[in-house]
Amino acid sequence: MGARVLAGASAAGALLTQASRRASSLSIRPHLVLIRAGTDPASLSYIRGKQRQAEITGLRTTVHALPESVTLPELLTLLATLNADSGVHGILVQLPLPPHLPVAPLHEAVDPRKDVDGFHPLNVGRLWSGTRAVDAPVLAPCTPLGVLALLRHHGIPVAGRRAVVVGRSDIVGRPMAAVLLGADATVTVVHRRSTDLAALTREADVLVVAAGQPWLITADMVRPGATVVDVGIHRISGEGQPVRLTGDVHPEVAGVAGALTPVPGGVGPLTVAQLMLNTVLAAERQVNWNVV
Ligand SMILES: NC(=O)C1=CN([C@@H]2O[C@H](COP(=O)(O)OP(=O)(O)OC[C@H]3O[C@@H](n4cnc5c(N)ncnc54)[C@H](OP(=O)(O)O)[C@@H]3O)[C@@H](O)[C@H]2O)C=CC1
Ligand SMILES: Nc1nc(=O)c2c([nH]1)NC[C@@H]1CN(c3ccc(C(=O)N[C@@H](CCC(=O)O)C(=O)O)cc3)C=[N+]21
Repeated sequence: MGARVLAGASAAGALLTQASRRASSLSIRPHLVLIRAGTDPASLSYIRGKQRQAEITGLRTTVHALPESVTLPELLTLLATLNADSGVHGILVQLPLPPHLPVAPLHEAVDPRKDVDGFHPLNVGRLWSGTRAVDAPVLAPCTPLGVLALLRHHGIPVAGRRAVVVGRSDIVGRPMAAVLLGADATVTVVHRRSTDLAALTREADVLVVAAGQPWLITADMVRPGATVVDVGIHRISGEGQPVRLTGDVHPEVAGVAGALTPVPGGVGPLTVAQLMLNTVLAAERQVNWNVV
């Protein structure tokens, strides 16, 4: 019993200090614009968290809260305005979007220089390109970058080790695989059509779980001593009880794993901190170099 707890707070603090220092050496104050549509309660809470952290870091934020019924042309018009505004350095379209809105055209409509989520195909391509990744920093999705920062902060080696990623979403699983490959891990990506999930996860030295399924990963699915990163977040509300947060990894895994990230207080704070750093990085590129 007793996996090492890989807490996110100190690793996030280190990223935020870096973001803050780099922001203050710019001639402008980096400005992040957050766009949300509809009233998903989790989105509201995440956006509040991002705003709060931005303020502490010395970044400016603006939130565009749009109605559930907003149309694709309306959003594209807003994005075009923000792209053309040199006083805006980062743009984030909060997910999930209302179901009538297609995601890909919106990702493609954000200026790649302002794409702090790393969702634009140009940035996705750069993330997967071995040449680009070493030649220049890339705007890549915040959660995978945050996970790597968390592992580095706690001295967990990745190079040469077997990494297994459960999930292949554009926001976590796929970019996580790219980031781990870039860090010289041997990477396996697992999804719903994979056969024998447990056999695959047991191969992992580093297991990153982003399936969106509460307690999917149980003790029998983890190699003793492995590092387990729990990206999942679920709000559990029992009758008359306060809302509790839990992840994709069953608590019993703490008895088998060598190290485990908590939920909350693990990956989540790194995601927010990395967003601040991505915003500063985007601002630096626009102000100092004006390169795409
Ligand atoms: N901590 C943080 O900062 C963040 C946390 N999250 C959380 O992470 C979780 C994942 O988010 P996201 O990637 O957006 O979720 P998605 O639902 O978009 O993707 C889930 C992925 O997991 C796979 N999957 C689901 N069930 C299984 C299973 N039983 N076996 C194998 N693979 C499975 C799916 O496979 P298939 O492709 O075949 O359907 C899919 O690729 C959520 O709980 C979310 O709230 C998300 C973003 C940031
Ligand atoms: N375009 C876009 N980019 C995103 O990066 C993005 C998104 N959409 N949609 C939703 C997911 C989820 N996400 C999280 C942010 C902060 C915490 C976080 O701070 N979590 C705290 C708990 C906070 C709480 O929920 O109370 C923790 O785990 O300790 C978690 C998850 C970013 N996402």
